Amino acid sequence: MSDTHSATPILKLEGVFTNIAQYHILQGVDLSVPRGEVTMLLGRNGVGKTTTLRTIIGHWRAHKGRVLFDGEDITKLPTPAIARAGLGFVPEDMGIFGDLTVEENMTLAAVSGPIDQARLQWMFTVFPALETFWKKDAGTLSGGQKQMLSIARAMIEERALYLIDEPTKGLAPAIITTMARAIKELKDQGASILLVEQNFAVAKALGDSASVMDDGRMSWSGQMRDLTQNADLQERLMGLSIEAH
Ligand SMILES: Nc1ncnc2c1ncn2[C@@H]1O[C@H](COP(=O)(O)OP(=O)(O)OP(=O)(O)O)[C@@H](O)[C@H]1O
Repeated sequence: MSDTHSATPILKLEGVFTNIAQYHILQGVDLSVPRGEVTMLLGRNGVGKTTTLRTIIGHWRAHKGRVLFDGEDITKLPTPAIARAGLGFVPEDMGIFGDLTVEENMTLAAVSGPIDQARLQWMFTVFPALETFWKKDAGTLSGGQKQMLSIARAMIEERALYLIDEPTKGLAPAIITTMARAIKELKDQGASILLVEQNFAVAKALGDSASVMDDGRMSWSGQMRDLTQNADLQERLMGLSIEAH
């Protein structure tokens, strides 16, 4: 890998505009996700974080601007092609099948073939509950276990970049710790991660860099530590919506 390659961000958004119905939701989003890092996507409720992730993965279409993955323009690719190119997505609503077992949910998530058993064993060390409830219907799991399954489905095949939308939302502290550890392990394996997270303690623990959105565009980008060390900046950028632990 050349120095030039490693310096290229794994993901770049250039002036992305996305409309939902008649609403102009993204209004010129610029975003750079460095390779091998956890990049936090932060901001108040309703500023466009989920829409940004959904535009990257192709659920919504940018009508202006470009999405570059590993230097390739993926703006107009269909979602399955974007996933095959190396992007994993964990939606906020989890996207699991309640009337299928944990095993069936995982099997369906491994789109390129049978589940890699070594990777599955690793997954069980990260999320032991999945092994315990392997034969149970996903619909009977607790909220935290469902969230673990949702992340495990995205992680079961190796991807260069994972987009993860509010994985700790509504979860108990012990499960939040498990989630944070899983994301850290993904990064340690060399993946890049773009993470939407409202829990500031988690953002602080995991984030290398951060981009803050306001009203459909980026209002600040920089190192996470520069944000954590500056309470005035946090207040100005994110106001009271952030849970400042
Ligand atoms: N399907 C939709 N139809 C109409 N408006 C939508 C739809 N999805 C999102 N929006 C609107 O787009 C704006 C941005 O929503 P988005 O979910 O991207 O924000 P967010 O920053 O992720 O917020 P949150 O933190 O609350 O999840 C909001 O005003 C929202 O109401």
